[in-house]
Amino acid sequence: MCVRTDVLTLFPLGIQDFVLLDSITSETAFLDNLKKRFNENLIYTYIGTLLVSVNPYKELGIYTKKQMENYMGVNFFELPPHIYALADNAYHTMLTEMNNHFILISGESGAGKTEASKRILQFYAVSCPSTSLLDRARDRMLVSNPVLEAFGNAKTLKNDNSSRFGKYMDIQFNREVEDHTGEQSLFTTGDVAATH
Ligand SMILES: Nc1ncnc2c1ncn2[C@@H]1O[C@H](COP(=O)(O)OP(=O)(O)OP(=O)(O)O)[C@@H](O)[C@H]1O
Repeated sequence: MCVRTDVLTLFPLGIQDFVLLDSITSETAFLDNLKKRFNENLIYTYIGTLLVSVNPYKELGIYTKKQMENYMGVNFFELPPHIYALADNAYHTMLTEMNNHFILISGESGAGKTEASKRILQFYAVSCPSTSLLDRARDRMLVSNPVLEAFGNAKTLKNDNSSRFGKYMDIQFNREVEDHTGEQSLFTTGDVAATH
């Protein structure tokens, strides 16, 4: 199939945005592209402004402070796909449109949802304006994770540290564009008793 050949031959690192695939309905082309990028340790791929992430189950050195700085205030499509680009885009769109924005993270157990939410929080902790009061609020949100995990996580067949609850995180910014307060709500998943 020509799409598959194109991806494999013309783009050695795969295509970084699925909308550029000739056949966007071809599952084979989709998976081939993901696999090709994954083999090059490129775990992120866009579908327009959506971000597809594949769990590498290893440290790739892609969450450094330098990487954060690279993505701060940069046009969404200017740099290779990254969770930091998504976080930065949501933040700056909120500033320009002056309305609320959601980042919805979904995937099967062990896909990397919790890790992704932590990376987004860390990005905001570094990229947003800072005062000692705000730093304290941010630190609390970041360090609350192990506490929540201690009570709400369990080992399952798919994930050694599986969250047995859903998480709703609300980060509010004031008019001076400092992150003002943070709030987390938890809701249980249906199979909360299915521990291993
Ligand atoms: N981006 C990443 N880089 C490196 N390792 C990762 C990454 N994302 C996830 N992992 C690894 O995979 C494990 C499972 O990820 P995580 O707990 O985030 O999955 P989850 O989707 O939240 O699962 P569940 O729904 O079961 O809670 C993590 O403990 C971590 O070791």
